[in-house]
Amino acid sequence: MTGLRISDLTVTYPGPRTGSLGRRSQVEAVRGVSLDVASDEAVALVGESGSGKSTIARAVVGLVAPASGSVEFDGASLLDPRGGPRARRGIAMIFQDPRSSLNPRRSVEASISEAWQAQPDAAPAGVRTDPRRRRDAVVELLDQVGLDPDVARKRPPALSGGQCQRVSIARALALKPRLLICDEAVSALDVSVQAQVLQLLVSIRRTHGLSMLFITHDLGVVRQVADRVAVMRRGELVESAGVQTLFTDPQHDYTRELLSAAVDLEVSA
Ligand SMILES: Nc1ncnc2c1ncn2[C@@H]1O[C@H](COP(=O)(O)OP(=O)(O)OP(=O)(O)O)[C@@H](O)[C@H]1O
Repeated sequence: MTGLRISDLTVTYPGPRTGSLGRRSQVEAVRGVSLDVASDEAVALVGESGSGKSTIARAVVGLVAPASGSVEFDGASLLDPRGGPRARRGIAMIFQDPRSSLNPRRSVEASISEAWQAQPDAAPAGVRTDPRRRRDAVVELLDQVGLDPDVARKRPPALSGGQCQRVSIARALALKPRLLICDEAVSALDVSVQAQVLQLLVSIRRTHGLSMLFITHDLGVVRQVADRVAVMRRGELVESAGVQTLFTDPQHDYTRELLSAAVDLEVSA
């Protein structure tokens, strides 16, 4: 299939030492999860804190090695030590805190263009050798995320949180991904800025024909961006359905709890 296919994924972390021998226990952060994100599809992964959402993303981008299961992208295994890194080139990820994912001492231009040093396949012609072409290509990406050309010269401390997240999105786009993973990509931003950045992601998805995996605890985000929702609880996937179906006819008790907690929050806000 084209797109992302996660099958029966289990990921464990070393836990605290236990017993008189001080053996390390294992924390099963993700247990037997299967999830597809078809090409062009936007899937939201929701669930309470600690339910394993970010661990799934980390396994997809190779930041943690699963204990078992398989992860394929466009039919190629991402877990294969030889082919995996190459197959993963079609995937980019944006994190929660844009400031900590950008180097504060490097200009925006340097941060974006280093993506092309790491992945020459994604580099537009000439950008690695011709400074003017590099600047033009960076400015073009900044334009796509709604930032002015003069941002290229600035460093992250001179930018707002929303601008930094736009830079992170531009840097992700520089890699010409087919799948963008957004791990709580707006939750660290002010509410008004959250809406603008979400809107940007929705429009980028449309213009670039990307598939997206949105990790979020915010069901409001889900409504805005996703076609389908997968609900995680304590490391397991408990329900997966189209957005409309999930909101109107949730099947699992835990999904109903999540939805009613979100309604309570809206009412008390
Ligand atoms: N590096 C690690 N070492 C040990 N345990 C970890 C590590 N990272 C995560 N965990 C544990 O794995 C489980 C799943 O964590 P994970 O971050 O994937 O959940 P999450 O749903 O993304 O939560 P949050 O929304 O708070 O980020 C949690 O019990 C967490 O404490």
